[in-house]
Amino acid sequence: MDIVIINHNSFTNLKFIIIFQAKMIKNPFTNHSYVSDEADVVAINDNRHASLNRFRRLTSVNETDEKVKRDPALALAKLVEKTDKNGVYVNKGLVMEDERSIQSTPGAITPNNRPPKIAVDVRDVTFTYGFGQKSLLTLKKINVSVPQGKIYALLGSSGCGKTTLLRCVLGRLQPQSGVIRVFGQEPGSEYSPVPGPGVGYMPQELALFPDFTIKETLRYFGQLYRMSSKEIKARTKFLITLLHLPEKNRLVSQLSGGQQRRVSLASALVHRPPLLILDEPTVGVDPVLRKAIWEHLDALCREDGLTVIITTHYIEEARTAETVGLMRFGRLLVQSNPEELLVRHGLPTLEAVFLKLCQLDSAQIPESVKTDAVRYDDEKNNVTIETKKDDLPMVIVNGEKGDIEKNINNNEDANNNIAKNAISLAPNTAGNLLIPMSTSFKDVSARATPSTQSPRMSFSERGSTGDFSQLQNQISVEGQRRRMFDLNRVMALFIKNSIRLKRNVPILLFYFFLPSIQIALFCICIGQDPKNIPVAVYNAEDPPGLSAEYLSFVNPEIVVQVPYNSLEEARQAVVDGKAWAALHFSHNYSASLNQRRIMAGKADNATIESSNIKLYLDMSNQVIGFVLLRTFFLAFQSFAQDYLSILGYNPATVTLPITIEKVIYGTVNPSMTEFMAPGVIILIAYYATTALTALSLVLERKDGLLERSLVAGVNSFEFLISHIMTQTIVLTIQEVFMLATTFYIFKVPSRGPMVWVFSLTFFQGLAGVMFGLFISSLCADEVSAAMLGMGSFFPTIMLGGIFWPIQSMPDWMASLAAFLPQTLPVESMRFILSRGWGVEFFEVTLGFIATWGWIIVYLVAAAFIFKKYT
Ligand SMILES: Nc1ncnc2c1ncn2[C@@H]1O[C@H](COP(=O)(O)OP(=O)(O)OP(=O)(O)O)[C@@H](O)[C@H]1O
Repeated sequence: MDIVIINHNSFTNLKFIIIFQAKMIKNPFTNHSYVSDEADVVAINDNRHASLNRFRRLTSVNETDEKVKRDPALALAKLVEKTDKNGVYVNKGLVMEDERSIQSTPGAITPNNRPPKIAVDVRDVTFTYGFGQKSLLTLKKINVSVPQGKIYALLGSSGCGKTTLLRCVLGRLQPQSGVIRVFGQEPGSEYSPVPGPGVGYMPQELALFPDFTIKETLRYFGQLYRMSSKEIKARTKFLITLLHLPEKNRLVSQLSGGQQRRVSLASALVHRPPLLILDEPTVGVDPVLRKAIWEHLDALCREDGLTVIITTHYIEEARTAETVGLMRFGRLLVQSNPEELLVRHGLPTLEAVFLKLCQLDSAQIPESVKTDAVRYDDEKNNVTIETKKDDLPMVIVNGEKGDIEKNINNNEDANNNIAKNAISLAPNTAGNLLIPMSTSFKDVSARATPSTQSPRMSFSERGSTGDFSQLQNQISVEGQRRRMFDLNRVMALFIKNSIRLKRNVPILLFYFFLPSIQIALFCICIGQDPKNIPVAVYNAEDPPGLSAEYLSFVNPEIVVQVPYNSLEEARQAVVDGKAWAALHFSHNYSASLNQRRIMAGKADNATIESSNIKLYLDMSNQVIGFVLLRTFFLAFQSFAQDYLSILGYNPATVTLPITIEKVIYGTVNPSMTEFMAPGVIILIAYYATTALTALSLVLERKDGLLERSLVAGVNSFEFLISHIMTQTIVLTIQEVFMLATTFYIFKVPSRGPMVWVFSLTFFQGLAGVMFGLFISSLCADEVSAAMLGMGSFFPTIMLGGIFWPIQSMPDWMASLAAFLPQTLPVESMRFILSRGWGVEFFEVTLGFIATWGWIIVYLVAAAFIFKKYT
């Protein structure tokens, strides 16, 4: 257990902290060798005697042992005994004691100057990105206290962890260790207003919908905070005037960069949050506007009690803040009032102070991270800073290089004689730091940069993190408790999604008609017989008799007959790719054919040979090859039947001795379109919605819009529900158009009830929406989402039985394929369309079961991953 004793020095009115380790204490006020930078118990010391007395009073409240009352060491030990591990007893007891007994002491804590409540209290927070070897320790035991109603500016070089810290405060990241309290509650906990109406957040990215107007933007955020339309209107009017925004119906995408940032700020302010977190709000903003923003924040703090945490790269503008905290490499080097920092370090600018502190810190930084030198000259203030890295400076103050230590000491000496025993390192009430002066300059830097420690305030210095119930009542959270599902928020998200869709009419129409266009393309281009296939014909019969008769039966739509003068030429035409086949009739074709008919089984081979039509096929394209074969066979059958009937024979004698009776299902001669249509309908329904859902969500995540909505209190479940709602409407319209195109325009035959066709298609579309949600919860960008979508598309086509029956696959592959989202539904659809079955047939029901199985699997997986990632 460690003890902090705060010593209020009346001479300089500066407040210092001396830190003691309880277990080592013999005489706590005379021996500074007990210094530690850890503290859990707090006592206040105005001067040595007063402090001893107070100690006695404090510890003897219920103390009967006279020995303990007389001996400060025993008293202190008793104090420790009575204190819980957070030092709460002492904190409370001390404040009460102070109020009664130290009012007359200059600089002491009195009811009038009692430390403010701590709105945001960050204690010993450590955060690491990633795991194992790739992990990045980003926050190292950070301690930050933000008093209520004040501005706290968080400064530091790029990548030092500012945004990470803010995201921890917002409850968006969970620290691995340490405690964060915002208005006394852990962010994200059941009763915490953060994330939610307790905070307004302006992220570093713009995080605005470019296709929204200013009015729509503020309405969206207002609705997320459950504000009424009237309130939103009034706030919009007020914020537009306050932040000099353009007319409310202007699109965000048409505003200048500065105007867009002000809209972003307005979005954070719309619900009058008690805490405002601004991540670099002034980047890219002109100096006049920067000043105006700071003045406005200052005014809000004073008038409305707003608490602000702001990060900025413009160090000097942070002078308006009550407290500045300097972060470096994941540690907080110092937090203090800016003016006090300037006085303490005797430097004219905050920038110079921070560069100096960085130099002290850099003594601990390994050479490996240092890069080329740069030079900083502040001629006006006669300060030159040379850096080895942009934030690892050597400072030359007033022309004297390397004179920092002297400068510090002189400054401290001039200010107070206690500085002989202490220089700044541990935080005072405003956050400055003290350690014993006996420590050398090097020791100072060593102490200033403890490997994982940061300046730390005791409870009484931090102020009270106590009762914020009044404030919480002001925040318009119904019932205070965090809700798993809030219909208002879902509706706000749904309206937002709808506006986004509506704003881009061509894209919306494209989405509505995309499946219809695809199915129309399928019906037009796939499954029909090839047409106008050139065939080289060499007819050696002169004059042509039955050969010409036969050729007249060949379907002229399919075959274009091109006459050639020799067999070689005709064959060469095929070899050259000018024809898909060559037909050859012998010079005595008609005579041989008649002879063959008459002789029947007694015809010799020569007769049979010369009565045959010789066909030379190019089978490089099987479909064309088979179509030609079928065409020539059918032509011969028709020709033979015709010829025999002319001769007075029964034409049926030339048909195959198999009679095809009326088919039980389907048609005798079905087209490929009929076979493929069920699969294609299912495939299009599924992937049209997948693409839309996955992309819209991924884009929202990427632009920081999702983060902002989540900070506004939206949870991942509500987010998913709102997208399912929007996509379901789009899906319904898509399905109606697609099925109308399939069955009413292209007349693809359907023998089953349309209700089951529509239901199965709709549910497959829904499964596609869930798959889109699943993809977007997994993928951080459009490229990986597209890759995943494409990656799943091809196995589905190959294994789904869409273009080829699964019965042709090896058994094990067919069993595997049955588990894909489309395989069984495609079969079901085929049964409905070609057999006219309904759900009373188990084979059809199976398709519905598989579809719903996948809907549930994707939804649960998406919700799980989405929650984990968000
Ligand atoms: N999601 C993440 N995964 C892994 N590392 C991250 C992630 N976000 C940030 N980091 C890393 O954590 C460190 C701190 O990042 P952070 O954004 O908090 O810095 P910052 O101080 O806000 O920087 P800047 O001023 O440039 O915005 C950086 O090294 C950064 O690369």
